[in-house]
This record gives sequence, structure tokens and C-alpha cells, in this order.
Amino acid sequence: MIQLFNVSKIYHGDVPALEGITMRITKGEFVFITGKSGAGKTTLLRLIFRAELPTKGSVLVNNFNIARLQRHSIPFLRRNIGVVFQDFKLLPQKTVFENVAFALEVLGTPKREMNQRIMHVLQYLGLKNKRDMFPLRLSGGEQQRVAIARAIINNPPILLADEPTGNLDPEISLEIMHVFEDLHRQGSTVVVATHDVDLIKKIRKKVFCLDKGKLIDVIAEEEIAST
Ligand SMILES: Nc1ncnc2c1ncn2[C@@H]1O[C@H](COP(=O)(O)OP(=O)(O)OP(=O)(O)O)[C@@H](O)[C@H]1O
Repeated sequence: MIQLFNVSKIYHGDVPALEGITMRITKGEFVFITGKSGAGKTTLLRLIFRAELPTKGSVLVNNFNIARLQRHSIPFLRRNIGVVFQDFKLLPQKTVFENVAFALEVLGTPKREMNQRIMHVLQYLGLKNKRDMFPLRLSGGEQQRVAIARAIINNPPILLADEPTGNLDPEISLEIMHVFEDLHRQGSTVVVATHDVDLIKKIRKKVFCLDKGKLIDVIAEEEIAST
């Protein structure tokens, strides 16, 4: 589903943000990308949803080389990928409902269908009674759940999360991870970048470890269980 072959990314100068990365994430997998600040986690995710192009190597999503996608095909790639960020990136002047609706409006979804789908996803994430609230009146965990609602409203097969619990306390972080686990159980491919080792130990999924742009280790789920 997601494959990287010998991928390097240099923003400028000669220090690569990523160097010689080869990895494969299969359909329906839940994986973590970890590493210290600056290791290249965000860059790796940005390459997958084509916010960046690799300097070298190739990135394949659903067997399509994302660098070769024609401009008009990019929205089709993005429709397959939901993205969640550390800072939620919600629109502060729109309500919870409107924030989620926005992701459907851009696709021209009919209004009645839109209402049904949004209420369903808000219910799933325990946000039904927050539908008319503005994001800044919500707790961090609730804001992140709104961001997840927005990311999954189009049922994308792939969910990317960049340090999704970076602004949340440990208990709420675990709750958010359980939402990702549930989505994974329902069939989504989930990729979570985090430097939170405690969280990784609790969730126990395959881990790709980056250090200074290089993939230095891949830890299988079973190995984590024993640490
Ligand atoms: N847009 C950019 N322009 C120039 N350099 C960048 C850009 N984005 C990232 N970098 C550099 O690439 C390297 C990897 O950064 P990246 O953000 O991918 O790492 P990270 O592991 O996600 O770090 P953090 O946990 O701090 O977010 C860093 O040295 C960073 O300074």
C-alpha cells in the first residue's frame, strides 16, 4: 500500500532530512514512525501525502508513484489519505460540525447525505453534543477528536497522524490512540509519527525508527510486547 524505495529528501544545502529510506507498509497495518526531534518523521509523512516530493528514490501509494502523478490526479491521492496533526489545524471560526462539513463540501457531497455522515462520525467520536461549539472552547483531546472526525469523514483507507498526541496529557493521548486502534480494526492503514516511547510500548505495533534521516531499526510488534 505504501512503499518507499531508497528515498532521500534534501530541502536545501547538503544535509538530508531523509536518506536512503526503503520501507513498506502493507494494507491494513498499524505502524509507528519514531525518532528524536529532527529525525525526519514529519518529512516522511509529508512525502506520503505528496506535500513534498523526494529528491531521490520513489514513493508508491497504492502502486502509484506519487512523483509521477499528474496535477489533476493529486486530489484522488489525497482522497485516499486522512491526515491528523499535532496542532489539530481546525478552523477556529467554524463550529465542530462545520469543520467536519468543510471536508465534504469541497467534494460537492449533497447536503442531506452530509448531515447524516457528519452526525454518524461525531457520534462515533463522542462529539455529538459538541456539534455547535467552536474548537477553542473544547479541550485538547476533544479538538483532536474533531480533527480525526474531519480526517476520516471520507472513509480514506489510509490515516496518517503526525505527533497527534504531542499537545495532550498521557491519559488523553491513550484515548486518542485507542481511536486509531479502533479505526485500524475496522480496516484502515494507520501510520502514526511520535517520539512518545511510553505510548508506543502501550499500543504495541510495528515501529520504524529514524535517526538523523536514516531508518536505523524496524521493531516487530512481538518484540515490543516483550520490552
Ligand atoms: N520545510 C523545510 N525546509 C527546510 N528544512 C526542513 C523543512 N522541514 C524539515 N526540515 C529539516 O529536515 C529535518 C527533518 O525534519 P522533520 O520535521 O521531518 O523531523 P521530525 O522528526 O518530524 O522532527 P519533530 O519531531 O521536531 O517534528 C530537520 O533537520 C529539519 O530542520
